[in-house]
Amino acid sequence: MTASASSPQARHFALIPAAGVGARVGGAIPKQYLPLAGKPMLQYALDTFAASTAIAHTFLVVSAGDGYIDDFLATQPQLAGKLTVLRNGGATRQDSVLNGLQAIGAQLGGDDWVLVHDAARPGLTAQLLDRLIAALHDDEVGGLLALPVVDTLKRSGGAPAQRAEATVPRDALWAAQTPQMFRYGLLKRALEQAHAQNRVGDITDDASAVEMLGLQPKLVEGSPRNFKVTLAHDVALAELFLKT
Ligand SMILES: Nc1ccn([C@@H]2O[C@H](COP(=O)(O)OP(=O)(O)OP(=O)(O)O)[C@@H](O)[C@H]2O)c(=O)n1
Ligand SMILES: C[C@](O)(CO)[C@H](O)COP(=O)(O)O
Repeated sequence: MTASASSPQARHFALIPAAGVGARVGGAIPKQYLPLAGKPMLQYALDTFAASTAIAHTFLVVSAGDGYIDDFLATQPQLAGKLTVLRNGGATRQDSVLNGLQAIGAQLGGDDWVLVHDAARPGLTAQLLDRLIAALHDDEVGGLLALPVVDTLKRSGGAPAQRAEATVPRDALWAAQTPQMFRYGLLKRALEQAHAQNRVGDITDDASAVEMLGLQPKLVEGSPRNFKVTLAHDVALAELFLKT
């Protein structure tokens, strides 16, 4: 398929890496299965993508040894036909994303869009999803939801620990969120190249790999409610957002 940047044939697919263990939250089960305001965390993102007419299909990447996914799926009849589960998660988020991309190659064209979204961001709304897709529909590179940094940023030096060495100008800084939306062919190439160059350890999101190709992903304004549940206290905060 050789669609141009604004090709009407290009479809949108969601890819959700959910093969993490949630070590920083520290719960008894992987955080994506924690109940939040009455639903497992993972269900929020899946329902948002399933409800969107812009999304052709969703792929979920879990680890091969995931002991929760089958029970979870049994409670989600609304997702039938809209979701494919890939049981090939990797050691890091980027490994899971690349494993997922490699597994779905037969079903996607190189110009189809892939929206990679953390299972650990249950606050994604239909409005944010639509904003991202609209902002990028004719973009040559792709991009991501992100928020301008508002705090004053301190860089700590070496020893002694927790001493501010300098204040970092925040003017041009954004905090990356997900979804991160790129053409299938470009994103797969970017992650494969990062692996081949042993640079995958340097990247914590999909856009970083695209930046390593010399490209500049577009920053599309996200929302505080789309924050990532990372630490134990984030669980209660997510529940507050999700109840409103
Ligand atoms: N090997 C991994 C690690 C993470 N993820 C996914 O990537 C997203 C963002 O990662 P993060 O918040 O770091 O999740 P965890 O790795 O589970 O958390 P922690 O680092 O605290 O263990 C999550 O949806 C997580 O499930 C993944 O698919 N495969
Ligand atoms: C992809 C991401 O959520 C963007 O903020 C983030 O980089 C994931 O990083 P983490 O190290 O897994 O928290």
